[in-house]
Amino acid sequence: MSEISVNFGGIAALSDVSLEVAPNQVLGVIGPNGAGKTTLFNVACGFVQPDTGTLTWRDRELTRLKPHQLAGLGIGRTLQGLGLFDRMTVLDNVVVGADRHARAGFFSGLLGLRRSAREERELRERAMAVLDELGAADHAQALPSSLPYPERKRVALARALVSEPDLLLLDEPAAGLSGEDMAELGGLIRRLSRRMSVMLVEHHMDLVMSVCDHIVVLDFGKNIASGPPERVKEDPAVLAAYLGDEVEHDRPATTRS
Ligand SMILES: Nc1ncnc2c1ncn2[C@@H]1O[C@H](COP(=O)(O)OP(=O)(O)OP(=O)(O)O)[C@@H](O)[C@H]1O
Repeated sequence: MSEISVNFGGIAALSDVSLEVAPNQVLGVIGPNGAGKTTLFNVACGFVQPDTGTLTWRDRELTRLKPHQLAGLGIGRTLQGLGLFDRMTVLDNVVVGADRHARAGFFSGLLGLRRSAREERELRERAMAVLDELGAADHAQALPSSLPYPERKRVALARALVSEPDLLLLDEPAAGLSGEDMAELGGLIRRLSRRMSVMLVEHHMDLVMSVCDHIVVLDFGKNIASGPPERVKEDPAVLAAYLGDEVEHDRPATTRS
């Protein structure tokens, strides 16, 4: 994304932010509350249209893309509100992820056609394989609502992965996870990066520092630092931004935005 700016009324949620996700790279986007992380994620997903700037993926301009077009371009994403269908089994929820891909043209032969029994079987096998990879195969026939939150998160991730994206966008993947689940998630993200690029927007510094190859730090909508974790961690501008955040948290009834 290049020189992206987003304004909400008088608030500059993002100002001239540029970033690039390299192949097989894990890119982390961090920043204090109100820094613009969610807005950036929403721009990447097509939920928010930037006022200025361009978004490209593999030489295709995506700036005006609609969220449902992502999958067809090889981009998968998970959202904080997991968006699972409660009346469908876990397996069917994951199959729906592949279905979106199919409709978006990846399996162009299937466009407008009903799937054959063989295609249906292959799709379900693929969905099972992804659930298995994420350690959630035992829940395939369960309804998502019957599962604890960390398990539902795995299902949402499986749904994003079933179409084998080239780029995976993760919005606060560690939110609500225990330390153990988070460590497991870190290992999984590293494994996934062998076959795709990953961009994660995340509050949990430990996770970001341990899994990311490259980090972009936002503050008040601006990119104040970027680089490998060890460099960003020591960056005076980053330390000052987070220190300011803590000071503001200590003050009751005061927000940054
Ligand atoms: N829909 C909106 N309408 C008006 N202002 C908004 C909207 N969304 C975000 N903002 C403002 O834009 C700025 C950036 O918000 P954003 O949610 O992107 O930050 P964030 O880094 O994700 O914050 P947090 O860590 O608290 O989730 C904030 O000042 C926020 O109040």
